[in-house]
Amino acid sequence: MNPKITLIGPGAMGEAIIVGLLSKQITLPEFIFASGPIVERGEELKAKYGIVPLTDNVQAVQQADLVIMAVKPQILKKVMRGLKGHIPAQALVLSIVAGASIQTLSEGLAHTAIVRAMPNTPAQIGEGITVWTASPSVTPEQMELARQVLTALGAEIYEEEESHLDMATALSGTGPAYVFLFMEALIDAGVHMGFARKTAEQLVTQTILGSVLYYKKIGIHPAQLRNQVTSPGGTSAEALYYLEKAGFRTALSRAIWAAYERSLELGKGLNSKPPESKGEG
Ligand SMILES: NC(=O)C1=CN([C@@H]2O[C@H](COP(=O)(O)OP(=O)(O)OC[C@H]3O[C@@H](n4cnc5c(N)ncnc54)[C@H](O)[C@@H]3O)[C@@H](O)[C@H]2O)C=CC1
Ligand SMILES: O=C(O)[C@@H]1CCC=N1
Repeated sequence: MNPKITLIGPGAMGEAIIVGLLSKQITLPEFIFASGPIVERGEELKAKYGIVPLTDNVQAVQQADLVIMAVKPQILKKVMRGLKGHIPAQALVLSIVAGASIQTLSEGLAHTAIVRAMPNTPAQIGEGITVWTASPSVTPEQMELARQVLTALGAEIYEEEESHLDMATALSGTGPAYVFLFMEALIDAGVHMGFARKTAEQLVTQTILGSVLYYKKIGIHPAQLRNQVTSPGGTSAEALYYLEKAGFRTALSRAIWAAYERSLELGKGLNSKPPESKGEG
């Protein structure tokens, strides 16, 4: 079918989407229109993937079957003002903008067929996970197109409840940040003990990868797998005692709740709330 796909915001996630579309042959490079203000960025994407770079969002959506919104939440209103009423009636809009609700997108663009999705950065190698939902006017064919596009980024989960999108933003959308911070902290701990950084990186990477693959293969609850590692009076029990004492689980849970609240705030357009105004309760 080779749908015409327009990407508004050809940044990190936008590029991941281009890679997914092309690797799964969802359309041809000459049917992908990437629109953003930086000419050099467009030329870079053209050179790498053969797509069509543009700097005029309105021109970019003229022929589109699918318009993917991938700009930062902070400029979404401005971008929508420019596009309002210009998206062809039969096109599907798929937004990955954190916090932006279907209602905001629908009103801002004067368009009814909207998919709201939340992917994550492992999408760049086709190993992401996306949670998505759709407005009532999205047709079965458009649902199928959205599913195809999102499958090109990795796994996908359709949710009826739009409120689950803000939850997914906090857990899986933002999730790689927690994982990489955890990795960094473990590597630094290895270096602190005296390992060469490269060795510490190798030990930590394979420990995390192996643990995840082991869990996926064996399919029992992580608590049971943790118990397997925790010998009576051993090293794991000692380490876990200190993690629990430091509030490891509560810190994670509070952080993810804060990300969830931030997603809700972004959705309400509360973009410039200073960090010190946030409660720690
Ligand atoms: N980075 C992440 O982990 C994830 C990001 N998202 C969402 O994806 C969206 C994009 O995020 P990133 O790719 O990380 O940001 P980014 O900053 O890499 O990309 C944004 C792009 O928009 C372009 N842009 C700026 N003004 C524009 C305009 N007026 N018209 C068209 N394009 C314009 C920028 O030049 C840039 O290329 C955000 O809304 C974010 O919430 C969703 C899931 C994960
Ligand atoms: O930090 C952010 O706002 C984006 C949305 C999900 C992950 N990163």
